[in-house]
Amino acid sequence: MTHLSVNLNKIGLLRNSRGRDYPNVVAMAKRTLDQGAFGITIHPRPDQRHATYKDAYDIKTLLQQYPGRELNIEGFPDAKFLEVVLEVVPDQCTLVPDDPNQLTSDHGWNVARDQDALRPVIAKLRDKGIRVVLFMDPVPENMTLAKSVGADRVELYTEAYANAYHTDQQASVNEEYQEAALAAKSIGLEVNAGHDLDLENVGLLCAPGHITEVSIGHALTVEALELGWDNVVKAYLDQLS
Ligand SMILES: CC(=O)[C@@H](O)[C@H](O)COP(=O)(O)O
Ligand SMILES: NCC(=O)COP(=O)(O)O
Repeated sequence: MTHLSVNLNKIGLLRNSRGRDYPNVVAMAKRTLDQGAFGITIHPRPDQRHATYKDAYDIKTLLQQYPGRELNIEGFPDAKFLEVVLEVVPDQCTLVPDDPNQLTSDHGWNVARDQDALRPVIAKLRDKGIRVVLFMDPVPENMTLAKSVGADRVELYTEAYANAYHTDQQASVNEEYQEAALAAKSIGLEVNAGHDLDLENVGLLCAPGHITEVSIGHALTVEALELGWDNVVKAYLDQLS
């Protein structure tokens, strides 16, 4: 079974759009956990356009009521991000090589180029007991480098998988992701996955059983507009069971 971590960035975006605490991110996190989700993910970007650094502290406090469930904080390891993560101490931190001005995450790490910067950051996070994940393109040959800089897991960047899903490349692209996952697992890395996953495409990716956790936010939020939040969370859990 693959764990579901629900990304609440878009709840934060809706909240920030009116300058009031409505919808309340913590209340939505509670609702999500009460439906059985394994965890909550947020990606506080430097401009805090959606998830804020305060959300990280608040959700960590909430999770104390949910033993066994997890907080995953995603982001680029700049000084403020690391300060917050090292104070909040989430269960997991997913490092993402995003520029502050990017619309969204759109590539994995170039570990060969960035290894000297990544290694001490990963060590500092792991010293606090935080599981460290590197956001990676699905390239089997790059998994050894992720391991070499100290990562516990990789998160496969799944936009290419999602884009191929309704095309005749679906099977071949899925095979590439499964091969990347197996390459990671073969050297002791667990495998997460995320970005543009949705209720339709998540099942095929996770069916072989190589994916430990998916983090899903954008599509889940859109699907909830039609189906309702509780129903969508339960529908993902059904897909992943
Ligand atoms: C790393 C990744 O693919 C997503 O977790 C990311 O959080 C999406 O960010 P936005 O919600 O800002 O598009
Ligand atoms: N790491 C992926 C994530 O947290 C959510 O990505 P998306 O579902 O919003 O594309």
